[in-house]
Amino acid sequence: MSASRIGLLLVNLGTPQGADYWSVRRYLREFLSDRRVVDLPPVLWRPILESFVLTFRPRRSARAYRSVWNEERDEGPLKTITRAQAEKLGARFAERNVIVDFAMRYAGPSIGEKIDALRANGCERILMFPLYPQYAASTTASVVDEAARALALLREQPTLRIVPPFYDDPAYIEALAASTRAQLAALDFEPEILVASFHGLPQAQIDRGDPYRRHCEATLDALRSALGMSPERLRLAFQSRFGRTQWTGPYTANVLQELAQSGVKRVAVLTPGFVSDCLETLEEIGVELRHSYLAEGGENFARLDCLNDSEDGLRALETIARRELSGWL
Ligand SMILES: C=CC1=C(C)c2cc3[nH]c(cc4nc(cc5[nH]c(cc1n2)c(C)c5CCC(=O)O)C(CCC(=O)O)=C4C)c(C)c3C=C
Ligand SMILES: [Fe+2]
Ligand SMILES: [Fe+2]
Repeated sequence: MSASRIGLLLVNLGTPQGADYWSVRRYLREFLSDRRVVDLPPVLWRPILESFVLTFRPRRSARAYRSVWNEERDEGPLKTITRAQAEKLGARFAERNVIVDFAMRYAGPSIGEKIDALRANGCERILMFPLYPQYAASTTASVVDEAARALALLREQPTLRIVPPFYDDPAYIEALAASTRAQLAALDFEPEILVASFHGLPQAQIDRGDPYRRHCEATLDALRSALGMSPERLRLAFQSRFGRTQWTGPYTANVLQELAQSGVKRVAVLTPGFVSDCLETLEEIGVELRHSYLAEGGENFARLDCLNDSEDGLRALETIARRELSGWL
């Protein structure tokens, strides 16, 4: 249609620049100062964040990051995987006028700098692709807010489109089902129960109308149908609770504990709320929860990978992106 270029910008959460105390602290300060994430009045939250959270949390998180850090590239796995997804997605566009890149909401590379770079490369249109299948104000809306802040600085703005949540998109569900089937077939044991563990959200945000939980349930319903599994066999759970308030449940740690205590010996955990493996999947599930489940009497524990830069995953991302590019290519 137009001779100008099109930018396709994958956006993920972001990860600290280093796995040391100060890098993690800087990252957590930026992340947890986002009012989309912690929506308490700043007069209440600031003092707690500065005095309590940023004193103790970075030490614990830095230790967790070190256990999964990509030493070769000196970066978090989320960044390595998101970059690989952008590179492989770029290779799938034979159209020479499409440029694929990635940005991170926190700790960089920032959405603003990537929008500037795409414009400098001649992109008058940008399709932004938040890599969150389920919408949450704390993730999806925060990405959109940040893009709007970047555009607010420009006289000549690019035209912006945003990929909608894809929690029940057949392309996403088919990829998840294929990837789950293949990974289960490769295990040396057969899990009695599978747990689908999504990142949690404070219950108060859901009560105020965030559709996140509904989206997670829809993903899981569709995945159960695709795999022919019952709600008993493929369970819903939420991980990564943060702080002392009530988060939406059941908590993954409790579900696994109850399974172990009721004599279930073999489980697999999948994470269909993440498109790219990260601290929460690799460390919290792959290290912490594996350890507790085995300590509580479980015998076999498998963590299934996210779609990452797999063929199944890239096909889904391409299908979803191409649909949103219609009329632009
Ligand atoms: C997948 C969707 C995510 C939602 C929804 C989400 C909400 C949310 N998260 C926190 C607090 C933390 N999350 C942290 C890490 C983290 N969170 C997501 C995704 C979602 N978060 C990802 C992909 C990651 C991993 C980042 C990485 O570097 O690999 C962390 C930092 C790590 C730690 O200290 O545990 C915090 C803190 C809140 C409060 C929230 C909703 C209100
Ligand atoms: Fe999070
Ligand atoms: Fe966590």
